Amino acid sequence: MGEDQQQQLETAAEDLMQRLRLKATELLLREEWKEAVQVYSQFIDLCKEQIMETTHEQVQLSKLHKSLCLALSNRAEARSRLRDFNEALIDCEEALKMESTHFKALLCKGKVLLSLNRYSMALECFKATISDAQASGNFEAVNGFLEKCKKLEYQSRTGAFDLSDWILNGFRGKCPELAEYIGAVQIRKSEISGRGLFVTKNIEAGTLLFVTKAIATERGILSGEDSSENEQLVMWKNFIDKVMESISKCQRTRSLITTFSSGENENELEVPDISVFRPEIQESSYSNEKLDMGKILTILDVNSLVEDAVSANVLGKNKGLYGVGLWTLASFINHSCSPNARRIHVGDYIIVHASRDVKAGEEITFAYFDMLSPLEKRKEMSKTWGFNCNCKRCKFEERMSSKQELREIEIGLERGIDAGSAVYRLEENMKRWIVRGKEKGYLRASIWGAYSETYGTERLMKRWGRRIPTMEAVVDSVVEAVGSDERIMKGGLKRNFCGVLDLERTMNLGRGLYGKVVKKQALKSLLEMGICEQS
Ligand SMILES: C[S@@+](CC[C@H](N)C(=O)[O-])C[C@H]1O[C@@H](n2cnc3c(N)ncnc32)[C@H](O)[C@@H]1O
Repeated sequence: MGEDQQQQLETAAEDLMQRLRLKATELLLREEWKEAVQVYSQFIDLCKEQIMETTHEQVQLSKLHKSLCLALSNRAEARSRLRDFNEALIDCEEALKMESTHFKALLCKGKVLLSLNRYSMALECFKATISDAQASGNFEAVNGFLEKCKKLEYQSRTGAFDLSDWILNGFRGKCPELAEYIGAVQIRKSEISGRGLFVTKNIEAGTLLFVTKAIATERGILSGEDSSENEQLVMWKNFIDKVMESISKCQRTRSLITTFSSGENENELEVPDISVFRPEIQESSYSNEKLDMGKILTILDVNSLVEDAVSANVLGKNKGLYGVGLWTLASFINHSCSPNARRIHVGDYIIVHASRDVKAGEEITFAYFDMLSPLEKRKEMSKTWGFNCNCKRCKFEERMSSKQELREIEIGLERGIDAGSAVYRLEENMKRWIVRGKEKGYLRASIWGAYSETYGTERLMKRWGRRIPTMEAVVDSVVEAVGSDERIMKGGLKRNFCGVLDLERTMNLGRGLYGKVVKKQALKSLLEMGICEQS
């Protein structure tokens, strides 16, 4: 090819690149991310072709390298806005290989790592950009990221969370930024079924166990009319789409989901190491296990959580808001009718804490369905969940089910007998059967409604009050057996309740309900809100 011809081709390529660059910048400014990715991709291909041409002078080459770096950083930005974090990171890495201190590439990499909750790696990126940021007038923005990153990195290392200000502020403003955190827990084979989550040291009620961000969530306001079943179906479909999108965009998510149970042959499933759930750990190889649509749907059936189910609190939500989601570590928590943990939902995060004191080596469980009900009712509910409950309490109550008197009390309550007499009869029979300790709490929890009605009704207390244990003693034994529950402490702050729980006991119950992430004053305000809602 002649020199002239060569010159013409180069000029044509330069023109095309210039047009693509302008178009891509415009799309980026207009926040049309998908289209921006497309045009930047054309630009990047062309730029790479040009670099491969050997005829360029050094000056020209270095100009092309600069353009390529910038285009890769901008494409990374657009990809990160589309939550295509993996691809965005690849772009940043490529740009940084060419220019290790490229401001835009470092900044974008930091932001992507922050979105992926890899705080310390993100912190490194922001630190590296700070001197450039000062020079380019971006100091405030970068410093903002740096401070946020430091805070989240500290939280994820120490578990030092505090939701109090937000609560005391009436949940105004955006919900607080949370970090992912894994406390003293590990995954092990469970006696209940398959694998479960276990504590590795003694912990007290309210202790934070873990905080994790949802793989996907879907929320909506249900109308509460006949159509709400349809609305839920639409939400479920949207939720499935979001999970599929997460899987397609993130190999790590895909790999983690393959560790979840689909409900079959649970006892043969592998036990994953807790470290694979730490966001900072970068897996060198991801599972290649087949994950077809059928498998994903069964995994979602078994592991998805409804936000405001029993054992859960949703803080700062609008009334009527219905939410479903999938969270990694929570998917390893088995159900128990004497649970020792509860969850709080804040934005896309799930916060799981102990609802009573737990000993090292004990399995962490929460209630999938109402555990303040008799064995037969619980059996029905567990069937609708697709399993026969295998927890300690069910095993104990199964052994007790031969006692005719117990059945008679439950049937009597269904038929509307006097709640006080049911309580009295259970208490007397427990003495005869020599039921002690936690097991007393199990049986009391089974007819908690009758206890609650008795302690809450002046007439019943006049008649039965002196013949049954005090409310404090019963509350303590039920909480020891099944953990904190809103309904157990309902009377605590209510004025018309015959026995008013003392403040210390109420606050302890509150710790089990909301965890230590809520400090005293905020806890008090939450408890008051809870009691008001229920009365
Ligand atoms: C979210 S997973 C819990 C973790 C699961 N065990 C695993 O190995 O991945 C829910 C499944 O665990 C099993 N499961 C949970 N609680 C149970 C219980 N109390 N009794 C029997 N099976 C239970 C059921 O198969 C249920 O579908």
